[in-house]
Amino acid sequence: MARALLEKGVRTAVIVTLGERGAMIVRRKGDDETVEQSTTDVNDDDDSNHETIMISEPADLPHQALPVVDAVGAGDAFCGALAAYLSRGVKLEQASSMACGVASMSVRKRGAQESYPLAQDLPECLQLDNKQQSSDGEESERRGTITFVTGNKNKLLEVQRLISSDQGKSVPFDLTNAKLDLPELQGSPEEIAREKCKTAANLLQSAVMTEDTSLCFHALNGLPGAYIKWFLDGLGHDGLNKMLQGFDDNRAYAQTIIAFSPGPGKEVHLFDGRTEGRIVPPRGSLDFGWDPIFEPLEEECESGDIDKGNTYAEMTKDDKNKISHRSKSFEKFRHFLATSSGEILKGMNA
Ligand SMILES: O=c1nc[nH]c2c1ncn2[C@H]1C[C@H](O)[C@@H](COP(=O)(O)OP(=O)(O)OP(=O)(O)O)O1
Ligand SMILES: [Mg+2]
Repeated sequence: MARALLEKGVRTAVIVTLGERGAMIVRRKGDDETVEQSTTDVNDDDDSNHETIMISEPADLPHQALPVVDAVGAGDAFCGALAAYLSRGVKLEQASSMACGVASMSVRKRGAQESYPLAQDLPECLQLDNKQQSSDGEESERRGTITFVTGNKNKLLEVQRLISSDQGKSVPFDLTNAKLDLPELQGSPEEIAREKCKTAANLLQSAVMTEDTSLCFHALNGLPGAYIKWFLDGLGHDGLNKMLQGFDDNRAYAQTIIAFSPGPGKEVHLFDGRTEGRIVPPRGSLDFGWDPIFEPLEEECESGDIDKGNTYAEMTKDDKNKISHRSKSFEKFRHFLATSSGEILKGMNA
């Protein structure tokens, strides 16, 4: 089961809790951190790709002498404590062992929340000392979190798919999502993207990514552009087609501008991606915006090695991602994160 989850694309490791026997970490070989704990036992001969590490609570946990009275809430105690230790820079094996210790304390009191120890009640072996945090918090080990602020679930789904197909090119950042529909000023797509990103960073007081997508008709000098949302809502697919009647050019390009800011008041970085196509009568699934009326040009399809002549809405999600405006801008953003991660992490913490 743990291995199946790893094969499905879990990034770091799968942890299985085993009640009084502690927990088990399963991960791909080669993804290891230094194992320093006497509480761990690595077994890497179960198959060639994975290793299993058995974790137990710290041997000097004073509560081991007390009777177990109630297991309610132990799993939540483990997960909460694990998240807290990891977020403070403790390595996975040690954080898991300490989380087993917190869960072990919780089963020695009745109830769920009431059974969780307060920070001041933790015995020494479950407390963080400063030495441990600073030695584990070196630049090469650090990760940052970026919040993708969007009110559009389809954008989020496509970006999540791009990230999960990105294995091997991973960057030291995790993406979370906040569903906010932010105000969008009038102006060029770049100005709109920049201002929206600044607003998001100020609102959330954190590192954020936003994205703005435009659909630009060549015959109309780039309009509706950034205002496509309002045109689509007001006119529908047929109305957008009718706008081009009387012109002999039905070409259009889709453009995504990703905007990234490491925090409130910090510089905004822009990454754009474009895909050229034609506006056609609607064909395919009606799931996402103007996908049914946008047919990418033959050259675009050739460059992604996918079938020609389909609208975005007739393609699989993976094929769309091979050539889409969104994937092109995301690729530039990913490259920026990979090449400037040290500087960005410093900026995020400054
Ligand atoms: O790949 C796409 N395929 C088809 N339609 C798309 C695509 N990407 C955005 N769209 C639609 C959504 C909205 O009608 C407009 C862009 O407006 P845009 O402001 O960027 O999106 P939004 O307001 O829905 O979400 P957000 O909260 O991120 O601003 O084009
Ligand atoms: Mg919007």
